[in-house]
Amino acid sequence: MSALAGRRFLKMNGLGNRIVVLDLRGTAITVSAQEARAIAAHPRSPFDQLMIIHDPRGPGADAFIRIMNNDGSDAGACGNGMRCVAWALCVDPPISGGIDRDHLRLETQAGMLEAWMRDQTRFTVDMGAPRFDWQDIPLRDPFPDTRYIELQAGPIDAPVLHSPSAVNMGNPHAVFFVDDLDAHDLARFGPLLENHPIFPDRANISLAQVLSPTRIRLKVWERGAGLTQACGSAACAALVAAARRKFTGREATVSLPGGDLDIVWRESDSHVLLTGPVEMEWEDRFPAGIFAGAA
Ligand SMILES: N[C@H](CCC[C@H](N)C(=O)O)C(=O)O
Repeated sequence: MSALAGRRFLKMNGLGNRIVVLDLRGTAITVSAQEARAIAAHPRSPFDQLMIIHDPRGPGADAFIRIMNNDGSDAGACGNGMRCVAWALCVDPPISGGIDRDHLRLETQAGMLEAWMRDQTRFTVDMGAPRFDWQDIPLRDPFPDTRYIELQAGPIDAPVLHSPSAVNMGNPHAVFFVDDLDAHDLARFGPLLENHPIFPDRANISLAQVLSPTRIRLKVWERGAGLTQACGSAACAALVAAARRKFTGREATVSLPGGDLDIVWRESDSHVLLTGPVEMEWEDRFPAGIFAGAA
């Protein structure tokens, strides 16, 4: 019997990016890849990312947050999921303990993040500083300037889909800049590029159309989750990549299929701040049956 059977979870979303929040503080329970896939497959708990709240591992943190994709893989960053975790820790009585919070320090495998409540459904997450060295993305081959890496989407799209920018936001991103977002079938070449050998850890694949110096349209094929309605870390990567190519300034609204995120790439410390909404949909408990057969 899985230790997760009967555990309470929250079904949330960040601009339609499907999130399940699970509080495992005070326990030694860990979630296996198979259990994560079983949760994602169940109609009451479908997710793009599972956000697991664990006891803090170091001083000064409110919690350690583990991020899992619905293929069972771990991720180092999830902007939409972090906003949902912040809502749970600030607002959801069983998780917040009824303490009214508006500022959190959250550890992830990629480092310490901070989050602030703007209002009951809107949060800001400091996603930390982007990294650009080819070894930090990571890339298999050395590229001195990761604003342009030699990669094309495939024989059909090659004439316009090539030379993306690579950015690490705690997780790996490749951002292709295009003139017309709707002219490309991301569902077709997204999985090919996600798993391209140039990305030893795979990558999140984005198409970005710059509408103005302060507005970007974005579609994302997420590593370990596929096409999603929104991807917070990709929105951060797209703004940073656009600013590095001088397409935009250091602040923009990023419009995803699920809605808009406000992104600021702060000059003082190079941190990227992501602000957007969260939605709490329902809570439930995991039925024991969904873990039958999951290790
Ligand atoms: N699929 C991503 C993690 C979730 C990113 C996205 N949902 C976000 O809001 O940042 C990865 O494996 O790096």
